[in-house]
Amino acid sequence: MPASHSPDRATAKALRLSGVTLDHRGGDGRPFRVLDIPDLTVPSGAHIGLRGPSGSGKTSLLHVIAGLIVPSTGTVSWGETELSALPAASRDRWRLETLGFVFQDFHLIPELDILANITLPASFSSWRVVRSEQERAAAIAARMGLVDLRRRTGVLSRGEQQRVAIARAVCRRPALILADEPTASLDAAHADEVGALLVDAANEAGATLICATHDAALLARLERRLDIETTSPLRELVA
Ligand SMILES: Nc1ncnc2c1ncn2[C@@H]1O[C@H](COP(=O)(O)OP(=O)(O)OP(=O)(O)O)[C@@H](O)[C@H]1O
Repeated sequence: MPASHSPDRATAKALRLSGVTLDHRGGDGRPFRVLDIPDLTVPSGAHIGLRGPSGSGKTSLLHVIAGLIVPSTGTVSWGETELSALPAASRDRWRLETLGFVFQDFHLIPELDILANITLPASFSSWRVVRSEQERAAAIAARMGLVDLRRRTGVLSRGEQQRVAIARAVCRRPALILADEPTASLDAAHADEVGALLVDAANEAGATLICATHDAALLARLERRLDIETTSPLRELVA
């Protein structure tokens, strides 16, 4: 079995998208362009707020960066590594070692408890989750206001599930954190706390953080904002 992954070793690198387009097919089978990003560089360790109306392509962009969707054209690079050219298994490994992703619909396993969901990525790279990973998961859960770690996530409220999803994404101190509407299911007080925690977690790890969000308080915590425009059919990311 592989040695236990040491997330402390991951370091943020520059993220570069070049000539990236993404086309989807509409109901009539005809392609339409969702993303058109001639050139975008996100410096290592930057904190970016990604804004745009519903349907403008925010989720699509995060999934392209994560390598969960292969773009129609163009390249996505992390440092010297061209992610979009890697075979699927290598991209999976890169994700495991480098990325924390807060999915819009959380992607939790409802039958597993809070602790098991938070330590799930650790369980993929080691035959058992070591005590230090469990302690870190418990500490981050406590900071998220999640107290009973033995509760199955299937019975949690949406807000609680969202906090578990965020705890899972930041627990291993990934070098890149992508968060899709990470505060959307939270009340204002929790949103503020969790937004601060997300930014703190990125700072502590020196991680690059990209949040798709409409949350003004969270946007205010992020140093730079990117807008996805929808005024023309060809959508461009404007720095
Ligand atoms: N697999 C797919 N097949 C066809 N169209 C898709 C697919 N995935 C996304 N789309 C379309 O691409 C466009 C962008 O979707 P996306 O989810 O990226 O937007 P978004 O800005 O994240 O929206 P929201 O803020 O509502 O979550 C939408 O018109 C959506 O319907």
